[in-house]
Amino acid sequence: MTEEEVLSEFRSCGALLEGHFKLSSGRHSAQYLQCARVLMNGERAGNLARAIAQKIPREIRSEVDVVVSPAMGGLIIGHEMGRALGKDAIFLERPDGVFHLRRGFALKPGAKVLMVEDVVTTGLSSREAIEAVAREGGEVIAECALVDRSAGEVDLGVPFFPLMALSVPSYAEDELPPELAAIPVTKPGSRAA
Ligand SMILES: O=P(O)(O)OC[C@H]1O[C@H](OP(=O)(O)OP(=O)(O)O)[C@H](O)[C@@H]1O
Ligand SMILES: O=C(O)c1cc(=O)[nH]c(=O)[nH]1
Ligand SMILES: [Mg+2]
Repeated sequence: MTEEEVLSEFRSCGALLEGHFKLSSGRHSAQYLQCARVLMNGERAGNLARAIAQKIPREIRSEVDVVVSPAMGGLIIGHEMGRALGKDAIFLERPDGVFHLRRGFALKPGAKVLMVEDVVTTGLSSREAIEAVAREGGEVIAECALVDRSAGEVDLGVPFFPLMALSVPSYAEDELPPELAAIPVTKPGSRAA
């Protein structure tokens, strides 16, 4: 799948939002990629996961023991990636603010993990999830995502394979352009404010 084809999937299901958004990192943006809308169709979610899998070099893919994704955004694409690779897919949650495994999920000591995200902006959530996997006894060998909003700038400390890399501007709270500051802000994600 080309990046233009992926973008047109987002456009066709109303997943490219315009407005004023507070992102997970606390930064603000006039654009938001609502991946849940793209992933609400199972066939499309499966196709996207298989396209991401194709981006991961075979030697890394063959090492993966288990897929781990950070809830909420990573859940559906992580599950589909597990199906694409023929591996189990489990997820991290942060009801108390820190990612950990719940629901009886556990990693075998030294398990090689593919981390799967929906969107990476600053990489903060990914780094927190990678640290959580280490605390749980596993090792993240690579990460993949539907979208890299940093256009390749982000450093996760592991090889990173996004399906689409875009440069989408975001701003610190005290550096908002006046036209953005004039629009009421919404916070679509679930990280506690
Ligand atoms: O690279 P970052 O700057 O960390 O931003 C990307 C993260 O933000 C979103 O999650 P969010 O925390 O909004 O919660 P959600 O997944 O529960 O929607 C998205 O799903 C990524 O996890
Ligand atoms: O950085 C984020 O929180 C973020 C940006 C985006 O475009 N989409 C999303 O789900 N999260
Ligand atoms: Mg998330």
